[in-house]
Amino acid sequence: MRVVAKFGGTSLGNGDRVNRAADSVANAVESGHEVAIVASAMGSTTDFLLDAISFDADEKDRAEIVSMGERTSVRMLKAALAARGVDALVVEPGSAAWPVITDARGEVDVEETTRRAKALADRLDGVVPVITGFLAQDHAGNVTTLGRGGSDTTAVMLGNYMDADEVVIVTDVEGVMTGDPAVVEGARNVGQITVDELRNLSFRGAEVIAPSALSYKTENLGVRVSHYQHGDLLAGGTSVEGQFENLIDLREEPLACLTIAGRAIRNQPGILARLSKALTEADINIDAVASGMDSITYYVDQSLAEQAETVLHDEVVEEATLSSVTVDPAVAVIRVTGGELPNRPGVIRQIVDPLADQHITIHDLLTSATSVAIFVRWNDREQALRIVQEEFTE
Ligand SMILES: Nc1ncnc2c1ncn2[C@@H]1O[C@H](COP(=O)(O)OP(=O)(O)O)[C@@H](O)[C@H]1O
Ligand SMILES: N[C@@H](CC(=O)OP(=O)(O)O)C(=O)O
Repeated sequence: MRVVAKFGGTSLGNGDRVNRAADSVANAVESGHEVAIVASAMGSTTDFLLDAISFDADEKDRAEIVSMGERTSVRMLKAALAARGVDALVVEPGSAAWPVITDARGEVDVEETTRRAKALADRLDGVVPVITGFLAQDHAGNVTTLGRGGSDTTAVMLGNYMDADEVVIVTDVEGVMTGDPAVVEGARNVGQITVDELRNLSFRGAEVIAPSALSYKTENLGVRVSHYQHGDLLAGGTSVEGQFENLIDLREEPLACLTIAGRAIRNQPGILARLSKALTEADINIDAVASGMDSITYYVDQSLAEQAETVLHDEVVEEATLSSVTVDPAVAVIRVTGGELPNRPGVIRQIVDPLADQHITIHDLLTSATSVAIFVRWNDREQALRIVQEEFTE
């Protein structure tokens, strides 16, 4: 089996942990597996280095300084492996075998990185490359980075480009847990989780895998999160299932938009819960909801519009804060899901500008952790879909 093992800062936090990491790699090599290591900076070294830059430093100098964290880790691991008789090779920016190249925009040059990663994969027989995570190199040879938490991206990306069977993210928790074990008591390992579920979690703060890493997950590439104390690289933890997909989806049936107006609704606890409960009890599914200071808007299937209006009207009559409900029928929704969309600067403009150029009115626009939902008039849906597809299909 071909495995990319990523050791996070937590799993390399001290000498004892470096020894454990080296033991687990040595065991896997001993069992006949091909292993490539991706290493983060030990413990909180990256934070320490960044905090110490208390002066004006340009991007180039900052990247050089911060790279020392990962450059130290790979040397530690390489030496610890050598002590166990494992032939290891430090791979860092500047090395002949260095794989991760960024382009002029600072994004991964997929073609060049794939080519180099495949060349590195060809050398795995008998030697363990110990690769600095998080770091990259531009075409001029300067050190660049993939952004905070970027070692996960290095690992899953290289796992993908090196045709690995599995990427193991070694960290200080048993896997992806039901909640952050550092905060909640009784958190337990979820065992399995889909890429979609995990990307919703990771975009909203669960640090266990950086969200940008997940876009490199394919169906055939196993990704597992495991505790450094486990010892066995090839078992345990949480497995991440499925593959990452960018989806552009037009809802097949029209929606109705129900708006409830009132006074300072946002400052009134329980109104949203009350209205949503009334719809739920009437078995009306809520497709989307948007709330503002003086209004709440529900999108429901158009076939249920009259029923929903009656239900909401009953609540309006009973609740003094609310004044009226109105229905706007024949709304279409197009959802763009995937990657770091809502976090990408300019993404809303990329949607709004071409629609405005074609005089398509945007009824509403809702963003969530990983998707953007665009509501337009039902009659505009085909044209709007074509425009959005053109924008987001490479
Ligand atoms: N749902 C969750 N499951 C597991 N860990 C979580 C979750 N949410 C947050 N975490 C936190 O993520 C941390 C691991 O991420 P991180 O500190 O980035 O590790 P590493 O240095 O190994 O990359 C854990 O120590 C844990 O506190
Ligand atoms: N050392 C880098 C990259 C990284 O991914 O770290 P970790 O795997 O410890 O989250 C950082 O702190 O951002």
